[in-house]
Amino acid sequence: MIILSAAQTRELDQATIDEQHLPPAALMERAATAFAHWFCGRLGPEEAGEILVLCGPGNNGGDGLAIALLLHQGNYAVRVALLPAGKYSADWLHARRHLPAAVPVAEITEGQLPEIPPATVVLDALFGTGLSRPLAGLPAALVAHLARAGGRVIAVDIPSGLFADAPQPADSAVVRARHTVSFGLPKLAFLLPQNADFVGEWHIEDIGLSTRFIAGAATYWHYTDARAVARALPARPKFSHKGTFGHALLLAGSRGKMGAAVLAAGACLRGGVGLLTAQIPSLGYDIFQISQPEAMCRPDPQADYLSELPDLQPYQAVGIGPGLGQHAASLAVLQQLLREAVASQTRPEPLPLIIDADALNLLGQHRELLALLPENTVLTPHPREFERLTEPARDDYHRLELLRDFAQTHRCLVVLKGAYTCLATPTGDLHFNSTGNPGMATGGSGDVLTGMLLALRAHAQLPAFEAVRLGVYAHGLAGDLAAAATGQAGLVAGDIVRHIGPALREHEQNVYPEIPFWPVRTNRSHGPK
Ligand SMILES: NC(=O)C1=CN([C@@H]2O[C@H](COP(=O)(O)OP(=O)(O)OC[C@H]3O[C@@H](n4cnc5c(N)ncnc54)[C@H](OP(=O)(O)O)[C@@H]3O)[C@@H](O)[C@H]2O)[C@@H](O)CC1
Ligand SMILES: Nc1ncnc2c1ncn2[C@@H]1O[C@H](COP(=O)(O)OP(=O)(O)O)[C@@H](O)[C@H]1O
Ligand SMILES: [K+]
Repeated sequence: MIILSAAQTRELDQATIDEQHLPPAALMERAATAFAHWFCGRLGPEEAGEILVLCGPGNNGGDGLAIALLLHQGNYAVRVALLPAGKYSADWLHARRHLPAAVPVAEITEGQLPEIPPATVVLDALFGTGLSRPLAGLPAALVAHLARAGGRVIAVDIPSGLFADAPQPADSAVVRARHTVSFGLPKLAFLLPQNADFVGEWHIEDIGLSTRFIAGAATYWHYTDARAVARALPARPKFSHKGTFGHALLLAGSRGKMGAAVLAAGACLRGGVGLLTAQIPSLGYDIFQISQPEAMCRPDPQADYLSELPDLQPYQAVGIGPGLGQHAASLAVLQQLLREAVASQTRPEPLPLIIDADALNLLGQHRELLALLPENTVLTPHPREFERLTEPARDDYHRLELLRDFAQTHRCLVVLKGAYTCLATPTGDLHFNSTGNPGMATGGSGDVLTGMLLALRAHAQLPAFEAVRLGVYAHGLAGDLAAAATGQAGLVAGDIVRHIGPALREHEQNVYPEIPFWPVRTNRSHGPK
């Protein structure tokens, strides 16, 4: 899926109307029908009680009026409050004409804000993607009134006052919705933590927008859903052997943080790697060998931290960072790794690297090393680690700019972790992930991701971007499967590891395409007599 700007959304609207030869207001009616379908499926007339629809002067308000009509026809008790304006959109006027007199309509004024008893269901159809400036005056007073009233707010398309694709001033008025029901494609604003209190849970309803326009639209915002990674994992050929799926090297662990190495190793094994060797501080040798018998282990000469880089020749990918610590000797290991991973006569492509956790912090302290990053190196920072590599971000939108710029400048793949983990590519694309849940906000979840990415980068048949996009998606999916089994509160990182297999299985290619074994007879006369 892609994400469009507010301006592109308007173009998409128009392209759909032109391409499908739609009569006036047809798209608005589709949007209203989709919204009503979503709403009525969740809340019956009894449970809903009296519904207040707040309508602005544009097509968002038109949606609100058309929704009011549908809910009235469905026996819901609906009343409408209109925000007065100098001009109304054509679709608004159409919907207003069709609203029966039986639906009470009041005009909002400063002195007469609508009455909103607590727990009233309020549909916010004041402003949508046509918002041209922050709310002020009467609309802002109405939003404040709504917040005080404590209604159950559901936003139509987008909470009013929120820009679809850009930040609004810190103290500007924005509706706080429990649910946002949007049309066609997700909006960038939905994916950013700073907007969580406005957007609530969001839902996308299909309204048959032009697929041709969407396919050709120029945007660098993408949303990784199940379709984007369907069949992304190549089937394992019948005569494959452990060498076929790569030999990965994990550099991880320090005193007190051996668990990070154990989790990353477990995730790498479950991620389908052929062979895994872990170089760990020698104090962790027994712990590691006992907990990960499938992996090989090279104890470092140092007991408490890593101090030595093994010969890289046998390996197809290297992961460094989980539980590493920031000892000077480990910094030297990282430096040597970056120097040796570059393409050479014996290795035409740079060695795939995954850099995480303390290895990122070391890079942040020695930014001169960024110039050594081999092309397509994968960095997996959480927001604080990312800012140590760049600069503090003013807000979530600025952080995305920094992220995009960083990935392009250093020609690497940056996985900015969070609720909608964002993968930035050297081409300047940003791919937001759709899987995962707050149960994964628990120590060690990131180490699991590093292990999975290590396995997928060691896989010879997966190009760098596809491997990382699949890894991020499947990591979230494994977290979702784990949460379904244990609940979110009880979820620990090891549960994610245990669900990697089922998560990847959903995206494995079929070994044999699904075709019948024998020709299907279409002409009965050729069949047996
Ligand atoms: N593509 C789709 O998926 C579909 C989209 N549809 C729906 O259309 C919606 C977009 O409609 P829209 O373009 O008419 O804009 P909308 O947000 O209603 O408001 C514009 C009006 O508000 C005004 N205004 C703006 N800011 C203001 C402010 N701060 N304070 C005061 N006034 C302000 C602005 O005035 P102006 O900026 O000209 O001064 C103008 O009059 C979209 O969100 C969805 O619900 C569906 O019907 C069909 C499928
Ligand atoms: N609220 C959330 N929703 C979805 N995924 C989450 C959420 N919180 C954390 N995660 C995921 O869990 C992982 C946490 O990584 P990280 O912060 O590095 O943890 P740790 O350092 O403890 O291993 C990331 O992949 C992140 O995307
Ligand atoms: K709205």
